[in-house]
Amino acid sequence: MRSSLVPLGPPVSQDRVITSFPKCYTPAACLQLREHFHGQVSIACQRRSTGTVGLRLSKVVVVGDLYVGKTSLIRRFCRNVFDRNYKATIGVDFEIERFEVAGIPYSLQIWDTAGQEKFKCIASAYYRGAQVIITTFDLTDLQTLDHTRQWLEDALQENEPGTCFLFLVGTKKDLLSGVACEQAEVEAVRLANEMEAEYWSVSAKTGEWVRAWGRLWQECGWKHQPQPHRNRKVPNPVSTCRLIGVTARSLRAPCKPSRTALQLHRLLAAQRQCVSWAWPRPPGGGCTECLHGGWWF
Ligand SMILES: Nc1nc2c(ncn2[C@@H]2O[C@H](COP(=O)(O)OP(=O)(O)OP(=O)(O)O)[C@@H](O)[C@H]2O)c(=O)[nH]1
Repeated sequence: MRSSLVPLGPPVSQDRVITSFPKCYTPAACLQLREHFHGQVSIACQRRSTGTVGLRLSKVVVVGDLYVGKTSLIRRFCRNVFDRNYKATIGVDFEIERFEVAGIPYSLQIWDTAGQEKFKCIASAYYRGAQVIITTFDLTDLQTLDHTRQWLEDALQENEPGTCFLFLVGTKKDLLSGVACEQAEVEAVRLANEMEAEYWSVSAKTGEWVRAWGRLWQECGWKHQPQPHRNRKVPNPVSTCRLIGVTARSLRAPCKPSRTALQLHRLLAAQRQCVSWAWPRPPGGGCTECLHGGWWF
């Protein structure tokens, strides 16, 4: 049978081609000790029998207090830049990154949420449908570590239990001496174990660990594609999304959906495809529920 993978867009850059698992930051708080893909995954990739997985994307949500460095981390990972000037995130922002994992094209939708309390209700509307939740804190300000429990709880509330891969990430590693960093990490690793999250210390300024950490994201995201969806037979999800061309807003979004949006929403729900769409729509489309889309390449 022919593969359902459609080559879309230009090939990904070499540093986005993943052939093996990167190492963890510390075995004391690591959720993935394997060095290779699961045998079944490798075989499925070789045979190109992964269904439409290559056309989908996974959703990563980054949460944490204001000023801890969420935006900086994402910018370093996606664009390899660092800006010392602080510009608060208003509500949410996102990036799309393309990868190739074991020969299969794959995209990550990375949602950067605002840490400021006044934007929390907007940002929380985008927690839904995440495969990876990254809870961040500032290694130089351990009060922000205390707040990570609450951030994680809020993000998990919007997702089905056991469906998200969790990370706890300490930022601004460059600002601490080796000893001070180790001290902060002891507490963070303890908390990561309680949360059942994987721990990483990173610096967006120097780029230290950011790349390895980012590589891990997408593998986890890829492995955590919603299972029912992988197996569900959808006649032509890409063309369906293209045909629509109008965005239905998430029912959980703070703004009221328009009539057209609601009609589309019902139509999609009736077709048992997309139940909830994010607002504002990412440039490539994308459903917060099933992550269907086809425009982002
Ligand atoms: N030295 C150092 N500074 C950093 C690092 N990461 C971020 N910063 C600085 O910390 C400040 C806040 O960074 P942001 O990335 O804007 O923080 P944020 O968490 O996105 O903030 P909100 O959008 O308000 O939630 C900025 O001035 C950054 O330059 C880092 O790794 N090292």
